[in-house]
Amino acid sequence: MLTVEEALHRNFLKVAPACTIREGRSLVKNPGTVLLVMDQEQVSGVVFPEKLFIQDLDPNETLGGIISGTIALLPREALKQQVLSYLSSLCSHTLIIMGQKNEVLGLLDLRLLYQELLQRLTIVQARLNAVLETIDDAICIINDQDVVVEWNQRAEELYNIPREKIIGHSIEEFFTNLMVTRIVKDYKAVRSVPHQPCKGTHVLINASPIKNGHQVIGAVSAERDITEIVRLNQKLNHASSQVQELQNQLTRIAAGRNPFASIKGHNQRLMDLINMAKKVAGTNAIVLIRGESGTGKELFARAIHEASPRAEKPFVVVNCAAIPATLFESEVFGYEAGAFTGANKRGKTGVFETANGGTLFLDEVAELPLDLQVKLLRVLQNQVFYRVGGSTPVKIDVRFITATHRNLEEMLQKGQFREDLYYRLNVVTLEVPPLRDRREDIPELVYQFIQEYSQIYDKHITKIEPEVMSLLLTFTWPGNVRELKNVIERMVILTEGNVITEEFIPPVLRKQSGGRVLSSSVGLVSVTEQTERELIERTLKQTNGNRSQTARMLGIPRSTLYYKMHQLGLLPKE
Ligand SMILES: Nc1ncnc2c1ncn2[C@@H]1O[C@H](COP(=O)(O)OP(=O)(O)OP(=O)(O)O)[C@@H](O)[C@H]1O
Repeated sequence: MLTVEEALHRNFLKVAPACTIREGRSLVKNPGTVLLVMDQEQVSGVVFPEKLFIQDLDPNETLGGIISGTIALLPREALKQQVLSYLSSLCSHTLIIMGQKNEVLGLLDLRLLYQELLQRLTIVQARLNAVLETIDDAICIINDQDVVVEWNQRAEELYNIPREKIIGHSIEEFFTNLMVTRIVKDYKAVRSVPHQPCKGTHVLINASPIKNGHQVIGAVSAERDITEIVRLNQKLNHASSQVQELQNQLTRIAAGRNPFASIKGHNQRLMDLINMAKKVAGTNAIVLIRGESGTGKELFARAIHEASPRAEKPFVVVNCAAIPATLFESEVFGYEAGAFTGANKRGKTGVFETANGGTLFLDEVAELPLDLQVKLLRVLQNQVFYRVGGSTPVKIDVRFITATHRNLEEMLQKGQFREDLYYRLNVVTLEVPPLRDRREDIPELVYQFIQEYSQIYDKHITKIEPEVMSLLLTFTWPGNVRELKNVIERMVILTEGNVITEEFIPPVLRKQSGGRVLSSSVGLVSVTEQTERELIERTLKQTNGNRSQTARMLGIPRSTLYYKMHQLGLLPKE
């Protein structure tokens, strides 16, 4: 607030009472100068410049006629005080502030004071306007009667209400459900409150009461338009649910695809096996899958499950060799609450129950100890079991697929595998051939794995040097398809260009080949072409040239067979 000192008017000149109007006029060089008439060091009155320049005055007259004598003297202590406290006395006086030695320090005059206050008010208003128009928020200020006193441009834009229309009106004429009016009543500021002042507009509000001392004289609200954010968020939600729907559709489509398509290769034994697996998939028969490690036994088990009516239900894998015998029962059968020391207090669901309704794949089933073999047999026969520590039978509906790389017959003879379980498991047996017995599948598998890993490692590999392919074809593959897959992964990682070259052949393959590499310059595409040609020719031979049957056996539509035969030049010339 303005103090006396700040408002003090110091532009004055002392003149004697004998000073004439002409002399006075010549002394006043600018319109702010006030003449102070002094009679022997006593202030007898003041002359304001506008009075001095009234036209009809006689210039030879003294200042006495236009003097304003209603003055009062104030001690200098008044300087620090608020000027408003002197406002009432100013109505009739010009206050002259006297110094310690009775010298005049300046004067306070109502007229001059109003000018000063007005100027200051204009500056404050200008600053306020600048702030209001600089801020990105919509600002609304109301008084304690809810009448709008400030409304900035952002508010005009946000609500499409011009200032002239709203200022001076009650805000409730324009909005209902208002936050800012509540502030006036509640006296409490709010921060970042989401609000919907009208349909289709979303804002975040900061609002505070305006206080004059303890009295609330209005409220100010700053509203940040978040309509766009809300709209984008709604769009995002919509898009997410669309993505979800598409994902569901994809899953449904994927469910409709051939689950056996992931098993690559066209070796006749493999094809027969796939046909058999397809037939057995629709039943609940126990399947025993035999074959060396890494030949694709789990791949078959999964495909059978996916092609079965249980496809939507869980496919649970238990590696019997990986679970210690002591934990096997609790893992597989689960246990009741408090069944044994150290057990989870709430009990545990075993894999039999987890797989309920679906398929349980017991890998490495021959590794089960004899006592557990008996228990498994019982479950296989009755589909009923008891949890560890439990006395209530638990009924399940599980399809069992088992697998082993062991020679079960030899184990039978040695008494390591129970005969009754052997016959129970041996209902449908699929014998997956090792990779060395189906070398013709190697190019197709190589091509498949290159594609898979190129995608994973973001490479663009399109070729494999024939020397590398010939090594892959001649290697004995003790680890079967898994080993081949690992070798390809390694080569894809190491290859920088788009051709897998000799330098990336793993040492183990080099060793076996004794450094021998074949040479011919064909790319992967031609190797695949050659394999396709051989396959189609061989199958046509088997079916005595029956193309429909050939297409069926190869698992491709007739049109694709024609197309491929045409491309490979296998169609007889017309
Ligand atoms: N015919 C095939 N086509 C494509 N990938 C295959 C094929 N056979 C095996 N694979 C791949 O080789 C790897 C090993 O296969 P899988 O785990 O099914 O073998 P397994 O016989 O069950 O092995 P183990 O006896 O060691 O459990 C997997 O990554 C699998 O996807």
